[in-house]
Amino acid sequence: MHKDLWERGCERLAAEMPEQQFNTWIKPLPPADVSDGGDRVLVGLRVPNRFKLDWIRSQYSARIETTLSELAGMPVRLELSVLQRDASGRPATASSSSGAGAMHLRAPSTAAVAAVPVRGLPGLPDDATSAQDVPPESSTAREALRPAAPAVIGVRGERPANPTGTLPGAPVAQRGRLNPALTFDTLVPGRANQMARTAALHVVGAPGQMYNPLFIYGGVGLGKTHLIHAVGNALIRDNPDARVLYLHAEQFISDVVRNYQRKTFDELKAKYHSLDLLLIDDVQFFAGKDRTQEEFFNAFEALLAKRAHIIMTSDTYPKGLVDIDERLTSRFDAGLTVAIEPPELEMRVAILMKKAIAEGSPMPEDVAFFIAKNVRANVRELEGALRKVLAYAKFSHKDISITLAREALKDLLSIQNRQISVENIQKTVADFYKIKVADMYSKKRPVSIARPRQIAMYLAKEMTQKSLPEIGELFGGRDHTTVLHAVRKIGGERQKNTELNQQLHVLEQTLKG
Ligand SMILES: Nc1ncnc2c1ncn2[C@@H]1O[C@H](COP(=O)(O)OP(=O)(O)OP(=O)(O)O)[C@@H](O)[C@H]1O
Repeated sequence: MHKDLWERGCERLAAEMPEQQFNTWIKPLPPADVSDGGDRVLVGLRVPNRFKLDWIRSQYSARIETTLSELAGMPVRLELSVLQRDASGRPATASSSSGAGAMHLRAPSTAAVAAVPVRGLPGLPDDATSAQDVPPESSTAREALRPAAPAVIGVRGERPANPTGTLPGAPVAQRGRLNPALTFDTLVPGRANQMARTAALHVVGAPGQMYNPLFIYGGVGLGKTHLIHAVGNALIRDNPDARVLYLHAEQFISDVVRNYQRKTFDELKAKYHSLDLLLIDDVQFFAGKDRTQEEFFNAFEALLAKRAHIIMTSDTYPKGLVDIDERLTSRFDAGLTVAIEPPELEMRVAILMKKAIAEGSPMPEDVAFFIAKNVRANVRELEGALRKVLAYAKFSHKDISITLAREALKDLLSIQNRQISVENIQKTVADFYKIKVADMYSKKRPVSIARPRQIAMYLAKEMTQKSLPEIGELFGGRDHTTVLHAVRKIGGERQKNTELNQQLHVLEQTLKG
């Protein structure tokens, strides 16, 4: 009677959850097993690996249970387990009720199944093991790609081919174009990068095994490049013979172009297929480049088959990539996909303070808070602001203080303040939540209106110099305590609610223009 419960639940969740979250966490799951549990419905959901299981359990299980219970008209109990795979790497049909204790790590092309415990890594219990995603047989997968049409291959932009200072084309067994400064030690951990960092540490602990490929996505300047360099550096530290290569997607494209012109594809293959770890940045740049995609697919397939690890970064999740062959994007998603989010205030403060110490000029916490509150876009901009403040202090022979930081960042702050008015905030927030601007001043109280209004009040306080009474006045003559309540409520929720944090980030970016 509840046969299509999971399908209906997915439809509802797709409509209610942010698209990105639904597409990343719920959509890829195989259909759930729905059965009658007497006074309740049992819904068994199989999840590809332990990492995803933990995340879905902590973030989404309550929501899924509530949604399904509403649809079923009776209580639903969700049972999560790790998807077992048979010897061919296909999901096994056997019951998965054995749970996490029975997870196995599979060798790539044999029927052998070995349990490999991964110990002492953050984020997972000490006895955790994980199922390995194994690619389908190479020939099948290769056939699935479009035939290799002789394509005109373009190289986009003039992004430095060698951002880390080592010579392009240097033997990869050296430092693999890795920037030694980008390590786990210099990467400040926080909620925003917690999952990605934990997954990356797992790769260092068990390369070629879990979460392969690892796909890390997020906006500009949030630390994706830093994180993958950190993996490469850690791996080389642990195993100096490891063949590790970091490169930006455009460098791969250039390599394909060069080898295409010289007809030296064997060299290309020899270079990439022999690696132990391939770190490739910004794979969205492969868009529309068929030949590059095919070569990358070949390298990808060869590396996974020999249990080398691949870590990719992108500005969006795999299914969100445009003009990249679906067969390739579905392979990108076959290991683990994790997001890096914009850092919250405390993390921005920690980053500033750590980087200031690294520059030999420790920064008082109140100054770090002042800068972090005013520079929110991403870590790269935060670094820019820090550099300005440190340089200003040095040249003016003054101590670092809020007054000095305000002076040093005068231009930046005035641009922000000039652009952002309360009216602008009200309009942007109303557009975003699809309510009328007039509702910002109205006395209406339904939550669909009251909440965007509170969000607009919060942004007005955070992004303009207006006082609480002034803001109250601009929101239909409300009392300043109403504004204060909204500011505290939204500010507090933002710390705990990732979805709200993301929405606020989008609004802030939109308002800053
Ligand atoms: N958590 C962090 N702790 C310390 N530094 C960080 C952190 N996140 C980012 N950074 C620093 O911010 C700068 C930008 O980071 P990075 O280049 O890794 O971003 P990205 O996400 O790869 O951006 P893009 O998509 O533009 O390439 C780098 O200098 C990096 O070291």
